[in-house]
Amino acid sequence: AGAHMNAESVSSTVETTKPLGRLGPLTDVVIERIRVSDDVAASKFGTDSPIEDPVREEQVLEQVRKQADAAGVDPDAAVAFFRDQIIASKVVQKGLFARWTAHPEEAPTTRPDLGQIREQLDRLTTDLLQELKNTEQLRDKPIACTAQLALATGSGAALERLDTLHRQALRAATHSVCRSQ
Ligand SMILES: O=C(O)C(=O)C[C@]1(C(=O)O)C=C[C@@H](O)C=C1
Repeated sequence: AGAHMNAESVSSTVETTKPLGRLGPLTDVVIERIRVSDDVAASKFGTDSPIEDPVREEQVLEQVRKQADAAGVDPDAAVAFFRDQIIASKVVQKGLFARWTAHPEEAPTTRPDLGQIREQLDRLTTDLLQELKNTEQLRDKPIACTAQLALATGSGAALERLDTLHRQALRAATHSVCRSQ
């Protein structure tokens, strides 16, 4: 079928395709969480709320530890992975604050509700823990994991058309995916 597709159907196929390979589903949710960071930034920009909220971070990580334990995922590894997700979120938020300060015309014109966004982040926590569980065996194999991670992040960044800032966040977010990397 591929040989008979015109340029338009090729590009619409590519646009609806998910990140490739065995770490594709995990990378897909990681990118979704990175995208939600744009909304977090929009909820805080121009307010007194700081990018960094240590109390919320501890709540997120405590929830991760509990849910990981219950799901049979190594809690220390899960917490390490989520520390990276939080770092990635702050990379995006700081980058967007700088962009919106330098180019006010690019700043968001509506301010989403942080409480609702955090509920969304809590749902993504559950999805990410499920993907950590699903990929446990692969993530213990350094060579296979590293190859699959490159495939998933490379294809994911391209398919999702991530800019430099969001690619930087994706690198931070996937730093400890391969456990013995
Ligand atoms: O909930 C927030 O306020 C966020 O900015 C999100 C987030 C996270 O990634 O979970 C990131 C940075 C904050 O320090 C706390 C939590």
